[in-house]
Amino acid sequence: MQESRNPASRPNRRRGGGSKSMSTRAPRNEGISGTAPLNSTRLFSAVSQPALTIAVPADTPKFADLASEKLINPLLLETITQDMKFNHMTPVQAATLRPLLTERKDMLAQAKTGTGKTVAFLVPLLETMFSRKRKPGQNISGLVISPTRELAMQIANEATSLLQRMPQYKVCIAIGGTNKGSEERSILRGCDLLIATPGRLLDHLKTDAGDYSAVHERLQFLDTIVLDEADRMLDIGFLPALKQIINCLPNKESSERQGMLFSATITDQLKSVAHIALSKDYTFISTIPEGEAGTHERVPQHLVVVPTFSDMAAGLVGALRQEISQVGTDSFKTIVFAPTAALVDFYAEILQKTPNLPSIIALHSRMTQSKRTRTTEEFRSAKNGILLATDVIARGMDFPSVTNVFQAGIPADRESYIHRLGRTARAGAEGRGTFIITTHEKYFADYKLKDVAFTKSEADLSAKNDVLRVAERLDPDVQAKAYQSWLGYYKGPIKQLQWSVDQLVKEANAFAVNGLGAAEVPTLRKSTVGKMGLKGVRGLVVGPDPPKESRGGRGGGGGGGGQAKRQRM
Ligand SMILES: Nc1ncnc2c1ncn2[C@@H]1O[C@H](COP(=O)(O)OP(=O)(O)OP(=O)(O)O)[C@@H](O)[C@H]1O
Repeated sequence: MQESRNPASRPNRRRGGGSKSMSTRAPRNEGISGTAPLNSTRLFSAVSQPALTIAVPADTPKFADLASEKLINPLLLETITQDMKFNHMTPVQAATLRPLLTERKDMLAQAKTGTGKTVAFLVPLLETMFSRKRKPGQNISGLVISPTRELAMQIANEATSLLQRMPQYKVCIAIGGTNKGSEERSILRGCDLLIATPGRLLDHLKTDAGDYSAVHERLQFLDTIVLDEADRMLDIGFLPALKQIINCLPNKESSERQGMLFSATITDQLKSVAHIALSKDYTFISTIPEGEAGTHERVPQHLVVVPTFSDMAAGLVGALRQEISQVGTDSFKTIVFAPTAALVDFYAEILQKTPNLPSIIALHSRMTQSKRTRTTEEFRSAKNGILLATDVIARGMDFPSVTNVFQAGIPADRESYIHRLGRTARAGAEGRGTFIITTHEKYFADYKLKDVAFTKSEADLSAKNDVLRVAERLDPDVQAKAYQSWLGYYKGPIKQLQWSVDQLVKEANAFAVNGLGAAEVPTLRKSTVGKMGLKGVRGLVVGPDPPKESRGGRGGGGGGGGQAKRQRM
C-alpha cells in the first residue's frame, strides 16, 4: 500500500511560542527524569515544548471521522483535537489508523521522519487498553520499546499528553542510567503503558536470583507491543535482548496481542526478523514511494567537500557561518552530528571558542543520564543554539524549530543520514541540511546517497588558522581521545575508503597534528591497539598498559578503545 501525498505541501503553520534562548535552562521534567509513574497532569505541565500544528493536507481524514464509527474514545478525541490541536491526520496516520483500529492488524509501517508516527502507534495501543475491562494500573496493557533513553522519554511524554483527560491510566518508563529500584516500584504501584529501552527492560524481567520478577508478571496480559525505530535496534545489536523479552511474553498465538514496528527506514534485515514481534501475515504499509530517497523533498541538502580531515573543523565553521547569514543568529537552531563522542567534544570545544556563534552544547552517551536529560530539555525549549551530538539523538527526537542539520563526516550508514537529517523540517516546517565530508569520504555521497539531489557548495576554510590555534590550546586528553575514536571509527569503512591500515594510521596521525592540534601523535595503550586490530601497524605510538588495578575506567586518552559501535554514540 502506498501513500505519496506530501504533508509539507502547505506552508508551515507551527503554533505556539514560549521558546527561549538555550542559555536559559528549561524546567526539569520530573515525571521523566524521575522514576515516578508519568502522571499526566504533572508531566504535561512540566513540558515546555510548544504545541505544533503539522501542515497536514486538508484531504486526509479528520480524527473526528473515527468517532462516527466509534473507533476512538471521545475523551481521547477531545484531547487530540482540542488540547493537542491535531484535526487532520498526517498521511501515515491516515494510512495506518483504520486497519490498526478496526482489524487489530499486526503492522510494519514506514513513513518519513517527523510525520507523526508516534501518534499513529499510540492511538491504537490506547484504544485497546481502554477496551479491556480491567482496572487501570493492574497489568501492563501496552509496551513500547525504543532504542534510546531520550526517545523513550519523549514517547512517554506524548503518551502522557494523550492521556491527560484520563489520569487514571499510568505511563511508566524503564530506561538505563537511572535507579532501577525506583523504576520497579513505580511500575508495581500501577502501570498501564510501559516505555522501555531493551537492556533495562530485560534487567527488570528477572530477579537477582534468576527467577521471573514481579514486573514480568505484570506483562503477562500484554495487549500491544510496539518496536519504534525497529531497524536501529537491530543495527545496534539489540536483537538477542528483544528475542529474550518477547520470549518472556505470553505466546503470540494464544494471546490476542497486537504488534507494530515503525520506522522511517526499513531494512531487509528488519523484514526478515519482523516475525519475532509480528504475526506471519502482518501488513506492511509504506508512505514513501519506492525509489525515493526517504528525505523530505523540501529539505535543500548541501554537500561541502573539504580536502582533508584536518580541514573538517574549519569547513564546519565556514558552513555554519554561511547558513547563519541566511537564517540570522536569533532563530538559528541547529544540530551538528559527528561520528563519535570524543569528536563531538572536540568540535564543541572549537565552536565554543569561535566568535559570533549562538550558544553551543554537546550531547552523547558518555555523559551521565541526568546531564543527557538536562541537555535534551534545554535544547528542546531553546529558541536558538547549536547542539553537537552523536547518533544518540539521530532517531525519533522531536526538537521543535530546528532550522538546520549538519553532518560533519560520514554517518555509519545511509539510514543514519536520513534519520539525522529528519531532525529538521519536522511537522511541516522548513529546514536545510549540510553534509560536510572529506575527498576520501566522497564515495558515501556518490554511491550510498546517489538519489539525493545535493547542491554542491564551495568549502569556506577561512577559519582554518583560527581553528588550529584553538585546537593547539586544548587539553591533550581531548586531542588524544578524539584521535583514538577517529581511528576506531574510520577503521570501519576502511575498504570503502580504499585504504590500507598503514594509510589509515597515516591519515589519523596527520589529523592529530594538523587538525586536532596535538603537539605529537598521541600514545595508544598496547591493549587498545590490540582491540582495534592494529597491532604492529607502522606509525602508531604504543605505550604500556597501566597496572591491572587502575584499569577499567573510561577516562584517559589511551583507554577504552576498539569498540566503534559504542564510540559512535
Ligand atoms: N495529526 C497531526 N497534526 C499535527 N501535528 C501532528 C500530528 N501528528 C503528530 N504531530 C506532531 O508532529 C511532530 C512529529 O511527530 P513524530 O515525532 O511522531 O514524528 P515521527 O514520524 O515519529 O518522526 P521520526 O521518524 O523522526 O521518529 C510531533 O511534534 C507531533 O506532536
